[in-house]
Amino acid sequence: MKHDDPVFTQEQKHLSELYSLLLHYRDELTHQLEHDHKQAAADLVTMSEEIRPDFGGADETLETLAAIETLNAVIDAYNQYHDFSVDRLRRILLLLRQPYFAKVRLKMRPDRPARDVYIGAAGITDEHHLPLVVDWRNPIAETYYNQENGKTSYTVNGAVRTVELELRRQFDIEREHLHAYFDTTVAIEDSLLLHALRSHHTEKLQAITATIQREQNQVIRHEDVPAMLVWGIAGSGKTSVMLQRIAYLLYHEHESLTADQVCLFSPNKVFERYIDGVLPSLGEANPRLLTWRDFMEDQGAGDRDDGADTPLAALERLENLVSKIKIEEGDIRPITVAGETLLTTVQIASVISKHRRFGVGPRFTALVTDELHDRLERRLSALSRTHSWQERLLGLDVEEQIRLIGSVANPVDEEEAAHVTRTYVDVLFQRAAEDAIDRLAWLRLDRVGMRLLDSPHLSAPELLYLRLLIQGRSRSDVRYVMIDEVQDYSPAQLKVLASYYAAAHFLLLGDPNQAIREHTATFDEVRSIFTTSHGQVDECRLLTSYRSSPEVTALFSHLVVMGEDIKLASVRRAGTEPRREVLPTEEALVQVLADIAHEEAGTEGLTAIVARDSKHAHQLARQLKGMVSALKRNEALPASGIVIVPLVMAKGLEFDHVVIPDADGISYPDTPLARRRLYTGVSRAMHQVTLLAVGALSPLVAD
Ligand SMILES: Nc1ncnc2c1ncn2[C@@H]1O[C@H](COP(=O)(O)OP(=O)(O)OP(=O)(O)O)[C@@H](O)[C@H]1O
Repeated sequence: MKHDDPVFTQEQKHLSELYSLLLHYRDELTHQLEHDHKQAAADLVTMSEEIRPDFGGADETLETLAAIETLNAVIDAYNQYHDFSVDRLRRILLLLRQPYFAKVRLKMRPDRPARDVYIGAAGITDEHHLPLVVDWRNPIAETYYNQENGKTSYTVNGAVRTVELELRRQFDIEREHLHAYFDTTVAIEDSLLLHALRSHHTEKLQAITATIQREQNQVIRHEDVPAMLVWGIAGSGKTSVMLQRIAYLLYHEHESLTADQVCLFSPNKVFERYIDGVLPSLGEANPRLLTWRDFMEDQGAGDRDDGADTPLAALERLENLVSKIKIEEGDIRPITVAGETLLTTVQIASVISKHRRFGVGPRFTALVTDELHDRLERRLSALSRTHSWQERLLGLDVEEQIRLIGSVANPVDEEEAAHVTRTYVDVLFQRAAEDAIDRLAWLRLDRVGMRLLDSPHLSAPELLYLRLLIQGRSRSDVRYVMIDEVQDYSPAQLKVLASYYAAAHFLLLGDPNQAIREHTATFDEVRSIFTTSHGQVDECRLLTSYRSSPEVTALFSHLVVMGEDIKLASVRRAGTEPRREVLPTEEALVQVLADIAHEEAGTEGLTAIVARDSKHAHQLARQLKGMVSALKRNEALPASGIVIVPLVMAKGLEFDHVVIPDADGISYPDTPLARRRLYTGVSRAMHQVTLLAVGALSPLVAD
C-alpha cells in the first residue's frame, strides 16, 4: 500500500516540495519579466531621448556614435537577460507537467557518499545554481539509460567517467502526484516501459524520453558522424528515436544549431501531423518537415515525374557527360520579369561563349552567373535613366509611390530622377531577376538533359541532379537531414538528396521489409550512395518491437526473411491471436466490415481498415457509406473509432486494431513485394489483426 510504504511517502514529499518550488520560481519569474519589460521600455525611452544626434563635426559625430553604441549595448544586455529568463520559464512550465521521471543514486567516488540525481524533460537549478532536476540529455543521465546496475559510466567531453549506480528508480508522475515508483533491480528490466506500453493508441506519437531503451539510446546519443543508417524492425522506435535525437542535437549544440537547420523527410502529410507534437512536448521547435514531393516543389520540379523509377545509371550518365555539354542557342532563355526582358538571349549567349573554355560545371556557372549579375546591374541602371521609366514612376498615384519607393518622387534634376527611378525598377525587377540568374533560369536545363540522356523527358531527380552538376553544391544552410522510411526512396532520389545536402549530416532510418514499391533503394544501395557522398556510414540496429503484441509480432515476422542472426522480440504483454476469416462474397465482406465498425464505435481504441491501394480504399468507403470514411491526404488521425486508409498512407502510423480487408491471393500473392506490403500493413497493429478475404486467404497468411 502506498501509504504504508515509507519510500513512497518520502518520494511524494520530495516531489511536493520540488513542485512548490517550481510554482514559486514560475510566479517570481513571471513578475520579474513583467517588471523588467516595463522598466526596460522606460529606460530605453529615457536613454534615447538623451541622445542628441549631432553630426556637425568629427568630435560631435564620434560622441553621437558612442552614445548610440552605449544604447545598443544596453539593449543587448536586456535582450540577453530576457532570453535567459524566458528560457528558464519555458523549462519550468515544461517541468510543471512532470517534474521528473527517474532518479539514479550515484557514487561518484568510493570515499564520498552517493548522491541522488533526478532526471526530467528539462534541467533546472535552484538559486545557488545547484541542480534540482537534470535534463535527460545531460551526460550524467546516460547512467540511467545504460540500464546497468553497479559499475557504469558516462562520457563528458570525450572523457569517460566510471561511477557506481546504487539505485535506479523510475516514477509515474503527473504534475505533483506520484502514482507509482519502480526500483529496477534487474539491469534490463524496465517497469516504467511495461507500464507505458499498457496504454492504448494515442492520436499523436508521444515522446519516449522516460523509457528510451539501451539500443535506442545508442542511436540518440551517437557521436556526430556524417551519415548514420538505422535498420529497425517495424515498431522498434525508429521515428521516436529520430525525434529524440533531434532534441538531443538541439540541446548539445544550442549555441549554433536551430531547428530550421534540421530537415526531416517523412512519407506523407498524415504522418507529419502524427509526429508534430513530439518535439514541442520536449520543449523544442519542430524542424523543417517535408516530403520528397515538397522538396521537388521547392526546387521548381513539382510537375515532373517523381523519379521513383529513375535508374541510378541515368544520374551516372549525366555525371560523365556534363563536362561535354555544348550549349546551343535554343538552350538559352532570356531573363524576363513582369513582361520586361532584362537580359536577352543574345546577351546571355555572348557571356556563355566568353567562358566556354572552362567546360560546363560549377566554375563555368559561377563565372557566367557573376557576369550576368553585372549585366543586370548595368541594365537596371540604364532603365532608370530612360524617360519612359522616369515618367512611369511620376505618373503613379502618390500613395502608390509611397508604397513602392517609400516616399513621393519629386526629382529636381536628371540625376535625382535617375536615382528615384532606380529604386522603383529595383523594387519591380531586381530581386526576381537575381533569383532567376541564380536558379539558372537562363538555361533550359531540361532541354540540355533530354539531349544528354537522349530521352523525351526528364524526371525530377534527373533535372535536379543535372542542376547540381552544373551549379555545384547547393547553398543550403541545413546541417542535419533525417530521412524516415528511407527504404521507400529510389536510389536516384537519395543520390539527389545526398548531393543537395552535401554539407549536412544524415540520419537515415528504415526497414528493408517495409519497402512497399518496386525499384526502391536496398540498404546496400543506401550505404553505397552515402559512402560515396559522405565518406562513411555508421550503422545501428533496433530489433525489439514496442508497438505490437507478441501475437502480432509473430504474424508479421513470419512474412519476411529477417536473417539468421535476427530474433525479433516484442516487449508487450500477450494479446489476442489474429482473426482469419474467409467470406463467400463481396457483400458478406462488407457486412463483416460493417459489424466491426459497429463493434468498434464508442470504444477507446482506433481501428484501421488498411486497403491495398487508394482505389480500393475509396471503393470500401463507398460501400460502407455513413459508417466508415477514408482518411484524407492532409487529415489528422482521429483519436478513436474506425478509418479506412490505403497502405501507402498507413506508413509509419499505428492503430490498436488493423483489419486487412483484402488478404487474398490476388492482392497478396506469394512474391517478395507482396510479403513486404503485408508485413507493413500488419505491423501497424498494436493489439489485434483481422485478416479478411473473399474466396480464399492469401497463401502468405493461411493457417
Ligand atoms: N522506448 C520506448 N518506450 C515506450 N514506447 C516506445 C519506445 N520505443 C518505441 N515506443 C513506441 O512504439 C511505437 C512504435 O514506435 P515508432 O513509430 O517510433 O517505431 P518505428 O520503428 O518508426 O515503426 P515503423 O517502422 O513500423 O513505422 C510507438 O507507439 C512508440 O511510442
